[in-house]
Amino acid sequence: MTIFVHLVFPDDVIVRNVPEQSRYHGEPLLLLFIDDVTMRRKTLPWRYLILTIHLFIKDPSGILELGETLGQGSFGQVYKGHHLKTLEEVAVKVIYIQNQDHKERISNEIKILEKVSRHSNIVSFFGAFQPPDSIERPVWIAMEFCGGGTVAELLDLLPGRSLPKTWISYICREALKGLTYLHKKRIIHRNVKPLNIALTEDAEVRLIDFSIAKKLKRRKTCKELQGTPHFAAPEVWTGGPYDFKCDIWSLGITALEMVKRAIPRSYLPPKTIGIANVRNDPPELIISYKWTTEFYSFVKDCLTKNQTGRPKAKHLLKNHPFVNNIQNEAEVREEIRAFFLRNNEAESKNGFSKPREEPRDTEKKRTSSQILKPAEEKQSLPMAENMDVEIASLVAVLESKEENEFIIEEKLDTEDASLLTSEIKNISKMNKNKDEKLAVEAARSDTEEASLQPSEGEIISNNSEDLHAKQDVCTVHVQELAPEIEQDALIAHELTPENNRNASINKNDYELPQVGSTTEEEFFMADEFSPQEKLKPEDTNKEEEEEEFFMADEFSPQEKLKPEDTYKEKEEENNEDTKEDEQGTPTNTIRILGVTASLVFGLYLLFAVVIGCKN
Ligand SMILES: Nc1ncnc2c1ncn2[C@@H]1O[C@H](COP(=O)(O)OP(=O)(O)OP(=O)(O)O)[C@@H](O)[C@H]1O
Repeated sequence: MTIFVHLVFPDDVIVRNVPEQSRYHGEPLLLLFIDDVTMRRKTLPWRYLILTIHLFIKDPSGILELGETLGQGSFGQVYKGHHLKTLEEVAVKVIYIQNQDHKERISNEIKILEKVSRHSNIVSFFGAFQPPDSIERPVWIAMEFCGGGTVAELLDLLPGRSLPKTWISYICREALKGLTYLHKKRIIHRNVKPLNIALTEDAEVRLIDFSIAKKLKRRKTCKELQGTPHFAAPEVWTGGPYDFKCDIWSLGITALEMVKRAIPRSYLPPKTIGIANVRNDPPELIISYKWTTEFYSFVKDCLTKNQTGRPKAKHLLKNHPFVNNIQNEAEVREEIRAFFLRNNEAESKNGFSKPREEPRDTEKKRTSSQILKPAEEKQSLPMAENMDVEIASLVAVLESKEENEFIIEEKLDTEDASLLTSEIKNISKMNKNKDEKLAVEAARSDTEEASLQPSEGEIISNNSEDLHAKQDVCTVHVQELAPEIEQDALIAHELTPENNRNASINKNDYELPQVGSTTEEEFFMADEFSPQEKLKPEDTNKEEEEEEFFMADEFSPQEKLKPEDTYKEKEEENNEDTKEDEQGTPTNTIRILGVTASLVFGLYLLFAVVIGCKN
């Protein structure tokens, strides 16, 4: 651990271009730099530094003030806040630790954020406060505030339409940059989805939420069932081994959601989606439009079922035309920025932006009803008095863009349908039984049991083997029943896209299909990595060197050493060591003899001179 102590006077920390009221005023500060995490971005202003230092050494409640809720996580809430002294806006995740496992998960999140957050496509981390009695008091994680909200929120702001193609390719490309960096550092995000891709007010894209991210050791893979059901890759469902490529699958689903405005196969309940994704063809979009060729191939590549054939983030970034050749990036960013600006103005005019929970609730209802009754929803748009004219006009402009005028259909194949039907039957039976239970109580238990028996042609088990065996008797006419199924499923599960977005995989809830699973050994066999991609021992050494390089960078960007330099330096040091080793004791002995001889000779001369003078 490196500790520097600096005495900083207020004038030192005033940054140019910062409004007067945001400037730091006050007494000199004794700053304590501990493992200088603030140096992660070269452009990082001093005020961030002060904020970070504060967070590291004090209880944040007197340093940061929390405001509106930005979002709800599984174990805590994310608030918009500001640093009391600098007025810097921040996002603060406040989490109450539930148990030891949870504590480790949070520590893992902080550790990973610390390590990767200086990349421009990953949310900046300012610091965390972990009280010693963390069961009683919450952990605070302070991050950069992403004022544009998440991609999920962006979709909700554009009712009835997909995002423009240029926006999608820009967002995908930026997310891929973040993923490439993470993967290079051997970290899997494991929860890529629209809710975890955020935008700053300046339309910069940031990956957020590293709560289930995992750092893989060299040549190690993952087996844990982790993620959001509808976004999890087939290899995650089969219990692995899986690696970084599961993030690419999730990005493919995210890209589809950006076009469809609904999660692919969202009609399938989380319990069933795993089976569907493992057994069926990957979800796809049946659309016919000119720009879709590139998009279609991008999604197809991301959603390659076999992880072996699925491209890595860096390869997509480099080679795929959907993301590697964005011509008018400045324009795209300007469009998004302008959209945020108009939206903020509209929000402040209508006064419905704060607190945020309420509109999000409305959005939730709106989104689910959109799926249930698209026709009615269309009539009720645009959101009556709440919808600002300006947003409405922008939406109109976007809608009128030719490239957005395509028809979207969801393909519901027979197997999906059979899974869904069986699931719905299960649920409705369970619901029926529950009602009966309430009404007639225990005396009716026999009847209930009887009603659970399958009638002819019905499938009641969601066990994958059973389903497979019995799917022939399923008499669902896919196209006819699809909307009905969807509606039933939504009602039965209260399954809204919002729920699917927020859901997380709980291992105990699922029967895992073991179809197509690979052994760890097989995973590393030739197929997994194409010959050029195979991890050579030198590569892994290089990766470790790079990691050392990044660590060094975290301490001081000015003293940045290139990996080759580090390597050279190490080599030189080694060479010197070896030389000494080779020469060993004889060299030292000769040196000592030489010094002794010179001393004796010197003394002799001195003696001779003194004697000479006397005589
Ligand atoms: N830096 C940020 N800026 C703005 N909003 C944010 C930021 N971080 C999080 N949010 C909002 O808070 C929500 C929840 O955050 P996050 O996903 O990090 O919490 P979580 O507890 O890890 O959630 P999960 O249940 O997915 O594990 C996000 O979806 C987003 O709406």
